[in-house]
Amino acid sequence: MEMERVTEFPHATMDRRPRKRARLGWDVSHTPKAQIGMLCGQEVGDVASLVSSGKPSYSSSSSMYPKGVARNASPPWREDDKDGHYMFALGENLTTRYKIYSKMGEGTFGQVLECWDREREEMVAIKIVRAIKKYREAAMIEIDVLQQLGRHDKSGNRCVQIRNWFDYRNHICIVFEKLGPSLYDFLRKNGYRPFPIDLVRELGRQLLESVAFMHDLHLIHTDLKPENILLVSSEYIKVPDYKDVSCSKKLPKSSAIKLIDFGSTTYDHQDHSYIVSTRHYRAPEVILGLGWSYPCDIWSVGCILVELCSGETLFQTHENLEHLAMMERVLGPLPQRMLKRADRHVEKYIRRGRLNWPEGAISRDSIKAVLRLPRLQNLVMQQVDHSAGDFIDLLQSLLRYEPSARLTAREALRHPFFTSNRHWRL
Ligand SMILES: Nc1ncnc2c1ncn2[C@@H]1O[C@H](COP(=O)(O)OP(=O)(O)OP(=O)(O)O)[C@@H](O)[C@H]1O
Repeated sequence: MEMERVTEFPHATMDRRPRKRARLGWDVSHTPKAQIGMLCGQEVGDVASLVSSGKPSYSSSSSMYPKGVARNASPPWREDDKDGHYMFALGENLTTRYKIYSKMGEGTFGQVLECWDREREEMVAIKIVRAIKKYREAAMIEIDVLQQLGRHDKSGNRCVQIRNWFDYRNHICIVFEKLGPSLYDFLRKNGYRPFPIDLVRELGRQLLESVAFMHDLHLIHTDLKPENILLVSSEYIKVPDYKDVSCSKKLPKSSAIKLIDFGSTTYDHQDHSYIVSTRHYRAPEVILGLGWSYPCDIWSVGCILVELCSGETLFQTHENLEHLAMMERVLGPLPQRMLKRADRHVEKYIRRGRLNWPEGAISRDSIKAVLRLPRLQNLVMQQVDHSAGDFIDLLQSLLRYEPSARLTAREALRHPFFTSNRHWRL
């Protein structure tokens, strides 16, 4: 098989589809309770101080630096943009230690910049959090979670590693090891071509290992999605695409992945009534307002695995009733027991103990979109030539409606889909 070896995943070739699908719930319905008090003084590396007063905590005047070290000076102070994002230019410094190379990503919380760390002499990814109180507070919770994960993740291969954090011009900055593209970016730049099932198995195994690791620590991620799973390496190879002989497709050279974005991670003893997860990966108990816990992560894993094997988002929707109707189309009817207990905000979606569908649909297009979806078995069979039986069984167990009936991450890792002898090899 002829393979073209390429070293870096091209950041430049962006298409016009959204690069990142925003977690909708965060701005709208819930602000995590800040726990800044417990974090003060817990520093990683050479951290300065945490200032929660809202005042800039880092002096940046270039006149501070003696002659000869001006190249390390910070740029003049600028206003943030209207959303509280830090304004920067490529090639500038971020503190005297880091030099900004490129912008790697953007999310609800802030921007992620690729920077050169002069002290450790390596590239790092720095998340510069928006200078808005609730995001600063959430960032401090993320730092706490990252530090806890780092203490327990001895091999360092489950979750992204935090290297440092500091407060710069009223922006909390979190320094991470630099990783490669997200699984979403990889799929997108590969024309949404599905991954081979043996690679899906390997990615799924690592994903469940990371989730089991978090759950063992009593942490629930709550925002698992392909955007938040990063390949460790940017390297990929090109192989012929047997479905379309005129084209080639990309495959990651290494299947190693890590979880990122612990900005919505919660402890299992916290209040779990608010809306969590990015829409497409949101579990039915979250939509129905029944309260949620570890199983909401497992539901997201089920949706992610389907997406990796088909190349397409399973529940491509922006609306609750349509979302629930899509679930019924793919997975069968929702249990009456769950519908009966639904929160009063979702009562309008339910009539005489069943989903008010298609009567409650907002448009014909919506009804058509639901009808276009295949049953789970058919969806998998269209994509997978071998292992389909085991894969379908695994997915059905991850996507059980009743949260208590869903497999745990550890149970899923013992499923025959993972214990069979097939391995991913390029
Ligand atoms: N360590 C890293 N190495 C490389 N790229 C990264 C790293 N961390 C984050 N990124 C990139 O930056 C993007 C945004 O990061 P992240 O998801 O942590 O931000 P966020 O503001 O919390 O996002 P969200 O809107 O999902 O809450 C990621 O999707 C990824 O593309």
